[in-house]
Amino acid sequence: MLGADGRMGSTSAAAIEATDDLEVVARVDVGDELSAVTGADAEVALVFSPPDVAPEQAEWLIGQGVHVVIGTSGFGEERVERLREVAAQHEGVGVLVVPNFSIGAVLMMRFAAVAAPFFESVEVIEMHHPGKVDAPSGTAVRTAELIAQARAEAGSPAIPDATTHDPDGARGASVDGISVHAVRSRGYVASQEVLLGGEGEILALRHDSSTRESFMPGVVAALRGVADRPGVTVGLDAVLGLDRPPAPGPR
Ligand SMILES: NC(=O)C1=CN([C@@H]2O[C@H](COP(=O)(O)OP(=O)(O)OC[C@H]3O[C@@H](n4cnc5c(N)ncnc54)[C@H](OP(=O)(O)O)[C@@H]3O)[C@@H](O)[C@H]2O)C=CC1
Ligand SMILES: O=C(O)C1=N[C@H](C(=O)O)C[C@H](O)C1
Repeated sequence: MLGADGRMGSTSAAAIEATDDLEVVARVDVGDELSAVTGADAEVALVFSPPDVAPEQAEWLIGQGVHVVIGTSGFGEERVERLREVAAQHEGVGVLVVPNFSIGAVLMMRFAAVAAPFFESVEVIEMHHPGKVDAPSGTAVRTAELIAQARAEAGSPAIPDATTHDPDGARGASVDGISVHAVRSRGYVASQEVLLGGEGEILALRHDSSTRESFMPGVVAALRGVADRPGVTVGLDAVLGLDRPPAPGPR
């Protein structure tokens, strides 16, 4: 466990200890040696250390043959590509990069990508607790990447926007051409809304995590599944079976 004393580290440790098949064998926080992980013969490292240190730590662990589940935000396409290069040199090591462990958030991202080509306009608004150090959130970045990819594959036209004067960045960050807005306020844990606009209609896809327990089923599933997936996998979809066609349901 990296970032063991933090908000996600401590909540995850409790969830892991509550299972019958997983146990925390090493806890690494600021100032601790990473070699505690290999010293304890950990099979999997769960990374919740801050975004400025997590990439280097993850690469070192892959090099040691440890499977890695990365929960830390900020692993965009460039960092993931670097992980792929490192993992390619260490056959059999599984790396899961999970922008959001909550099942609802995973589905919200998927629904947003499905809906995006059907609307002229799409924007992402994320809301988080004021203790979060990075903006926009990793979930928002991943959502924007998936939306942009879906629109590119569908041949969607550019999103209409007449703005020519925005000296203070009020239109938000542009991630792959999708506007992303970040709110930091007491009262939130992690929320996101994807607004999709067409002529005379708005579809709002909203997800709220009100406690960190919402991430725990995903954390446990990722820890159980990572060793079966050599190489780098982004997102929890494959672990949850969302990459398979749906089973027939009630009609
Ligand atoms: N994928 C997901 O579903 C989720 C991802 N996250 C992401 O997880 C990350 C952590 O979030 P959160 O737990 O809220 O953050 P916290 O700040 O609460 O926890 C991070 C912990 O890491 C410690 N730390 C600092 N440097 C190191 C180091 N070199 N090695 C190991 N640990 C170190 C910090 O210590 P100190 O405070 O003393 O610096 C702190 O205890 C963020 O990137 C966040 O976005 C969060 C929630 C869900
Ligand atoms: O810092 C957080 O709290 C969260 N970080 C992740 C992110 O950046 O998307 C996941 C979730 O939104 C909570």
